[in-house]
Amino acid sequence: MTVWSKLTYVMPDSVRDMMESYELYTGIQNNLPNVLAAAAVLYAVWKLTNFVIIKRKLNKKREASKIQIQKAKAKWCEVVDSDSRITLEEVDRITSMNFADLTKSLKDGGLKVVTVVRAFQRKAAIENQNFNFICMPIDADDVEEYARELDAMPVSDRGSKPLFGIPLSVKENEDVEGYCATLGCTRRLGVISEKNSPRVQVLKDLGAIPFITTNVPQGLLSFSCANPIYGVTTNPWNAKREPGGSSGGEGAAIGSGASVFGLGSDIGGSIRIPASWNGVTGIKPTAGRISAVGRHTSSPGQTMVKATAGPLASTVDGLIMAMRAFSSKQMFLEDPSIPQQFFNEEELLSQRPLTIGVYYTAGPVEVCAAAKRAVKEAADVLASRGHKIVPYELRDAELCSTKFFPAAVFGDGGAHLVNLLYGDELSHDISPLIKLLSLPLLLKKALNKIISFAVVDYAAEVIKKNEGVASVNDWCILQRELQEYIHLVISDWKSDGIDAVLCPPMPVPAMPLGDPQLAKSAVSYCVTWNVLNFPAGVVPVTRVTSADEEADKKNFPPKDMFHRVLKRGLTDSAGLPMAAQIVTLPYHEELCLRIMKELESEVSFQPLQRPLHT
Ligand SMILES: CCCCCCCCCCCCCCCCCC(=O)NCCO
Repeated sequence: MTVWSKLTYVMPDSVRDMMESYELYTGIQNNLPNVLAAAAVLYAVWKLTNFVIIKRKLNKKREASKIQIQKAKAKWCEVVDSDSRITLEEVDRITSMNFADLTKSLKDGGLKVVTVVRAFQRKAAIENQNFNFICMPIDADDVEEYARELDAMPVSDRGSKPLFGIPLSVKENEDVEGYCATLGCTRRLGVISEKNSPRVQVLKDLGAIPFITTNVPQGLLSFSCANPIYGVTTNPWNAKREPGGSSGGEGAAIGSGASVFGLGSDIGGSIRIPASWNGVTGIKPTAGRISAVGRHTSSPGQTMVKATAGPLASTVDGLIMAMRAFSSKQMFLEDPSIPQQFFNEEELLSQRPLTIGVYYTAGPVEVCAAAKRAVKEAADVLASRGHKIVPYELRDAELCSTKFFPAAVFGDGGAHLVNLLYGDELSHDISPLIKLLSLPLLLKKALNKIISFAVVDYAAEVIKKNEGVASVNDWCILQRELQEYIHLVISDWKSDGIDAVLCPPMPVPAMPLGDPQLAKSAVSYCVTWNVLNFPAGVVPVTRVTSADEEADKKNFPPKDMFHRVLKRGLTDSAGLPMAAQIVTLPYHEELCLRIMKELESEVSFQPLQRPLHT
């Protein structure tokens, strides 16, 4: 039976009769291959035309918005930078204060809120010209109004606002009333947030003043920081380097001194990578402890490996303040769907000596000399404070990054991300991924077969996950395996008496611009703790030295194409900041912060100084 006769067999009689009466039946039957080819061509032409129309529409929309955005930013920069009410000396003095001193001076009235806010606005306006971390400045009049309202508050009442007058930068994927959360995607331009996310609202209620939104990579699934709407953000320690991502705008804003306190999010290192690469602190909390309402991601609905919001700050004090705010009565009122776990002050202040497991490398990704030295220095500091440092080996370390993470994040075969970016201009770092995810399943399968011969095993294993999970049953099996794995790791910690783990957050310092897309495997040291859902924070410890660079020239193994990219980026890296990562059991952020604070107080890391007044 031919295909055509099968078709006619299932056709309703009336249709068959009609076709026969027009002599189509025999015509089509005789020319079936040509008819099928013509249908395929028609379908392709229709798809292509549709794509071109959508692309044109999106281009028009983006270009129009870009002009508006640039105009608004230029006006804001001009106004704040020509503000004669604050001198550059004052800007330098205020923006270089540490978080604790700044908070204290604001609360006791030593510094006026309007002065502090103007200082950070002016610093941000100037540094943004160098590193392009701002998406949108928050309306200067609104900021001034809230600052004045706070200044009018009697000093004796300010205790109810722990973040009294602290300027807050906000990653662009958070809802801020009246602004867009585009994630760098044109389709989301013009979608104005109707209210603040619970996190922004609570921080604001507690006295913080949102003053800028900050840049992200397109779609958030990258540790570069570029998109076709807001452009490329660079690293303030070296503008030829990446600031990390996806909270890269936060990293660059805080790293350059234009902000001291910011809000980011993390599903695979997006808080910890920019914090490490810009010499600032950051913590990825346990997903589920912090409200997820009003925060946008590239895989909404995917709950196997969850993204979470979290803070970045110039020092650990800022992170503590943020975590207190996120575990406060106000927060539980804003979002009653999160568990009421109040901030555990006792755990933060405890002096109990701890057992801290340490590792320098895990899985197939090698670590550079400075990254190992940062962890070693951190271990020595913590040992000198009376903690017991023991070697730690994470069981089946590569499972997290080669299996669970990509399988979860691409469980839908990338469908959401592909739809979000359909017809959009793609930024360089996400383009290959989107093109791969857009292929029909059969083609993906064929290509993955070829790739498995062409690239190293662990990468092929990751790339294969672009197919998505085959069935609900497979998804459930994966979820079950992950739950078992998490519980095995927790029992290892318990039986070895481990309170925390110390390890590198990234194998290398800030990479040259454009390199992350060629070495995505670098995220494996962060991804592990997203998959396990353990809180993890980073503290800057040291800077790359020329001795580190020399050592890597000799010893860093260029064992495959990814390692060759990592290695080439180590040239001229001297001076860049290096951090250590601290991890604790789920829902023990307070213990993580305690260790981070101890570490911070002992290391001699100096934040970047970029005085404006010369
Ligand atoms: C042992 C080799 C492992 C390789 C693992 C790599 C997985 C590749 C998957 C694609 C790359 C994803 C980069 C993630 C960057 C950070 C994303 C993030 O946290 N976004 C925040 C969302 O709120």
